[in-house]
Amino acid sequence: MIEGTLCFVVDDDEVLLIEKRRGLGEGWYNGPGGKREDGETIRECAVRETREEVGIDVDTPALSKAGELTFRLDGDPQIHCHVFRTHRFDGDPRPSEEARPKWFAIDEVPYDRMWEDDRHWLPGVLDGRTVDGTFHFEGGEPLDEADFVDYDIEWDVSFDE
Ligand SMILES: COc1nc(N)nc2c1ncn2[C@H]1C[C@H](O)[C@@H](COP(=O)(O)OP(=O)(O)OP(=O)(O)O)O1
Repeated sequence: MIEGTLCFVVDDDEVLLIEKRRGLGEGWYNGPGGKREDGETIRECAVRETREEVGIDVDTPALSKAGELTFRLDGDPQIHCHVFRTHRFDGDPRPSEEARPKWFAIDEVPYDRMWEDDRHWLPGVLDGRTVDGTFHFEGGEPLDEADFVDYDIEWDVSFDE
């Protein structure tokens, strides 16, 4: 299965999101992140994707593992996503070909412009909790045109990395 990351950078009461400019989830907000490349750890993937997409450096040891999410399409696992949260970063976010960054107040996250699964797990993650979830989509590829149908979530889990 493909492995990927999402990295939520929190500064006081705001979170940095990206508006995806191409590919999976184009036009929707998400955290910076993407697919793991051969030879890199999942943390290295989170750091690289955040730097590539919004031009800031997150501190690897300060990344807090906040979740593992499995997205399934028509019963088949598509992507296993490792979610990180951090308060420590260097630089000012800037747009890239892939992403347009924007800070949102944590109580104004635009869930109506995000993947439908996000409203079920992101509020808890932004509240400091950990989550292990599986999210079921149906309707064939591409994933971002399929229907979100169901989910299972376990909260306050611990992860062996
Ligand atoms: C299905 O529901 C999803 N919800 C959320 N919140 N995020 C998702 C969902 N499905 C995929 N994602 C995220 C998590 C992954 O890390 C990224 C993958 O994005 P992408 O395919 O664009 O990965 P990149 O490596 O950045 O893409 P390129 O190959 O274009 O560089 O999507």
